[in-house]
Amino acid sequence: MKNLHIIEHPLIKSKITQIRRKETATKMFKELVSEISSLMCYEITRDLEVEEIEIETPVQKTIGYHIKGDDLVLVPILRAGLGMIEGIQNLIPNAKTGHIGVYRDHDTLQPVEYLCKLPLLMENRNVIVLDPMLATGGSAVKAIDILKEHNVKSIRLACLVGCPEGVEFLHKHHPDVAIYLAAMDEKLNENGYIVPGLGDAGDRLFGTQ
Ligand SMILES: O=P(O)(O)OC[C@H]1O[C@H](OP(=O)(O)OP(=O)(O)O)[C@H](O)[C@@H]1O
Ligand SMILES: O=c1cc[nH]c(=O)[nH]1
Ligand SMILES: [Mg+2]
Repeated sequence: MKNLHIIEHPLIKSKITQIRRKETATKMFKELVSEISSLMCYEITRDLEVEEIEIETPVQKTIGYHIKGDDLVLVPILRAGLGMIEGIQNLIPNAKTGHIGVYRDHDTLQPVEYLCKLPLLMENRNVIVLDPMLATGGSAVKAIDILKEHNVKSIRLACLVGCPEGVEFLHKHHPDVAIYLAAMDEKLNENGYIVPGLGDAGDRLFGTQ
């Protein structure tokens, strides 16, 4: 499917398996989410622009490369997206961070926005939206709607676990947004949870259940 990247790697597969396990507790869950995000970052940033710079090695001058990381804005969808920030920021320390708070209403499954705090200048930025779960896709579509109002240059969406329903909904509303997943699961259940999934990512990250 166009604009869908399922990142296949043995390290990602085994770490996703560990976060799926119901006995994986908060500390380990958090560390694994961060590690998977770092591994995904390699693929998500594959076509990032670099600038040539002249440097000097101990031997001679040469041309090196510099990531224009300050063009990049990471936007975690609160709460659970926060778990993906550290792993990516460790690799791109000069990326900026904006926050969008959206929760999914338990009964209607509709996204509810409660916070939006973005860097002052968003125009022409390349944005990576972070959220471990792409379920109905409602939360991601809402966050991307908000970002598009700011005339950003490009948007990528990185999620750990997705499902066909969420991918389809996202593609329908934002066909220009590339989706990166570490795993594509089977479906949504009657409560809107991804099957087999990993449960409620926010609760598992923050120990709130
Ligand atoms: O694709 P959707 O059907 O919109 O579901 C996915 C959303 O649900 C979860 O957030 P939740 O509403 O549980 O908020 P939380 O992160 O604060 O726990 C998850 O982190 C996504 O943001
Ligand atoms: O399976 C799901 C679906 C939505 N949100 C989650 O955290 N998990
Ligand atoms: Mg939650």
